[in-house]
Amino acid sequence: MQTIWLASKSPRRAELLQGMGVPFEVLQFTDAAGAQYEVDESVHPGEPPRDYVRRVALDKALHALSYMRDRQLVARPLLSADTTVALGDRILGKPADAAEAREMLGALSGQVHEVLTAVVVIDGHDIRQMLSVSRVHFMPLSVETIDRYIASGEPFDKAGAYGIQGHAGTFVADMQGSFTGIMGLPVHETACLLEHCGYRF
Ligand SMILES: Cc1cn([C@H]2C[C@H](O)[C@@H](COP(=O)(O)OP(=O)(O)OP(=O)(O)O)O2)c(=O)[nH]c1=O
Repeated sequence: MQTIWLASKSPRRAELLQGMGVPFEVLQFTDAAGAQYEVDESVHPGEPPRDYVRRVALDKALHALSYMRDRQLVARPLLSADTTVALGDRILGKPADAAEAREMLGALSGQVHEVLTAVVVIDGHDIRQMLSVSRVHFMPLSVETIDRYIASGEPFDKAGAYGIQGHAGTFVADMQGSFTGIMGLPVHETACLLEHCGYRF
């Protein structure tokens, strides 16, 4: 199998791709190169969550592609993704600090939300995208539970201030959709996209 570029610094995405048996190399286009390759992750006024997550995933892929070409790196299929939590029309990204994490977890407490992960694969001139949508129902969370969870440090690099694969799995009363999508890389959709590049699963 041909090695692909994984345009993501997320350790969960690398882990999930490894589990699929896809050989990959991480393309660190954001840290290394400065403003030229920076992705606009701000939410545009009135932008619906599904449009937002698709735009950001595509932007990551296009910036990574420019980086790959500018640095004359070996041309390979390239994969990027973006995950966001949507509570109604409200988009919850990564919390900047404990106060924001507390506010987000308080808003998710006892409610149903959606976790959206868009995946993009670019192979030569071919650009394909899929969107994974999951519904997650949180049990009501007490202030003490939220504070203990924040003190664990787990919320900080994660959309919606939680990781279903960690302690926050205990908050999930019910869920429909893709567990791996919630973690950041829906493996079924990813396999469908990579099959167009000749991979077989
Ligand atoms: C909801 C949820 C999110 N997450 C993570 C997945 C993503 O890594 C992160 C959302 O941030 P993203 O902006 O999608 O990704 P990232 O910044 O970590 O990595 P990159 O842009 O380089 O690809 O939240 C979990 O790990 N578990 C969960 O249950």
